[in-house]
Amino acid sequence: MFEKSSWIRLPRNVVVGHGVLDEVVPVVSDLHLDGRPLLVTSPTPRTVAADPIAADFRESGVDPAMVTVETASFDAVERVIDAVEAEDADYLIGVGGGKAIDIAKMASHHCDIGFLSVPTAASHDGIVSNRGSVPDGDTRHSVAAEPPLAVVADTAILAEAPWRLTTAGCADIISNYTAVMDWRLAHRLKNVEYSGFAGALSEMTAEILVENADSVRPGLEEAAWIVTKALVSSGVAMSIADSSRPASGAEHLFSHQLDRLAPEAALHGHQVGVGSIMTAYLHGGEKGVWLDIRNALESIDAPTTAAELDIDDETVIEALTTCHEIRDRYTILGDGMDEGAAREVARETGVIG
Ligand SMILES: NC(=O)C1=CN([C@@H]2O[C@H](COP(=O)(O)OP(=O)(O)OC[C@H]3O[C@@H](n4cnc5c(N)ncnc54)[C@H](O)[C@@H]3O)[C@@H](O)[C@H]2O)C=CC1
Ligand SMILES: O=C(CO)COP(=O)(O)O
Ligand SMILES: [Zn+2]
Repeated sequence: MFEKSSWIRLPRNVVVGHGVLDEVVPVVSDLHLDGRPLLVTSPTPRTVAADPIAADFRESGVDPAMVTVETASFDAVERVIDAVEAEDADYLIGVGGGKAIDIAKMASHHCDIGFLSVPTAASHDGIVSNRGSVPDGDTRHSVAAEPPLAVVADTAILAEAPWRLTTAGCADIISNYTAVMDWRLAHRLKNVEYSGFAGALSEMTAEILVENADSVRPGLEEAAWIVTKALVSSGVAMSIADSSRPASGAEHLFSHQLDRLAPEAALHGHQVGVGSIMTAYLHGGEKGVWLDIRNALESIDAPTTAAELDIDDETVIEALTTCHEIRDRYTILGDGMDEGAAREVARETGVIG
């Protein structure tokens, strides 16, 4: 008897384009959301987007509340949950980079209230996903979270953000290639549930981005448009899978370990990009996929070496040999890399000197 069932939860409105920040209030009205919003943001995104959104709400007769967060942590999620209660908020709007949006979506899941996603940087593919990513001691959780009811992505703001944030978003997408390789491997070896639709969407998203790499150039608002579309598409793949598997494999474990060993050294997207070069090599160096990934990263000015990440070679080796312990997710790293083998892959791919 067939007994499978699943919920795929996706945003109802995805509004992307020049100047659409002005449309947050109309989007809220279109969703029939009533009451008081709580804006969850961080310092720069507050000035760039959250303050103007709050002014638009006040003009429409709604008094919004605001909370500023700095890090992706369970403490920050708790602070937002407390603010929902204290401010009597009815729904949340995450305004900022990946961390502010993750915190807002996890708090909204806990409080069982709606959430809107307003990215101010095209730096990560958590804009739409129904997952939150939180470091916790030696480990890193991929937490179930509320997918946004709507996304409002203003390409004028995204194009004005520092260019490195956009190249980080591109690298987060390019890393989908190895994330899907790991997912299929885990399916074949460990019978991990695999979704062909989510896997294909994730890979196709990376392919379309790479095909359009010539238009991903600083100063071009079209670049923000192309990258944001890809980030949304990748997030949809995660929501279809109800897992971050389509977009997070061993390259993400490597990045999460770097976050512990060299905090704040480099952006999430840049770290996963470098990780992806090495894990593609492990998946079958002779086929040269790792070179395609490295060339794709180079073509959009994303880092391809430890030095460009501003992380020393020994930290890269430590991360490679220990990151399989970060979480229970089977990948090409299996039960861990030998140190000599780690040095070889890092040297062969040019990641370390
Ligand atoms: N839940 C999910 O599915 C996913 C979650 N993530 C998570 O997202 C985080 C990475 O996201 P990032 O955006 O790279 O980090 P982030 O949120 O720390 O943002 C990076 C920096 O850019 C600043 N920024 C944002 N917009 C700006 C603007 N317009 N102008 C100037 N500065 C601006 C932020 O204030 C911050 O200082 C990680 O914690 C990662 O685990 C990443 C991918 C998927
Ligand atoms: O960053 C992600 C996808 O790009 C997802 O993060 P996790 O590795 O925490 O699931
Ligand atoms: Zn990522």
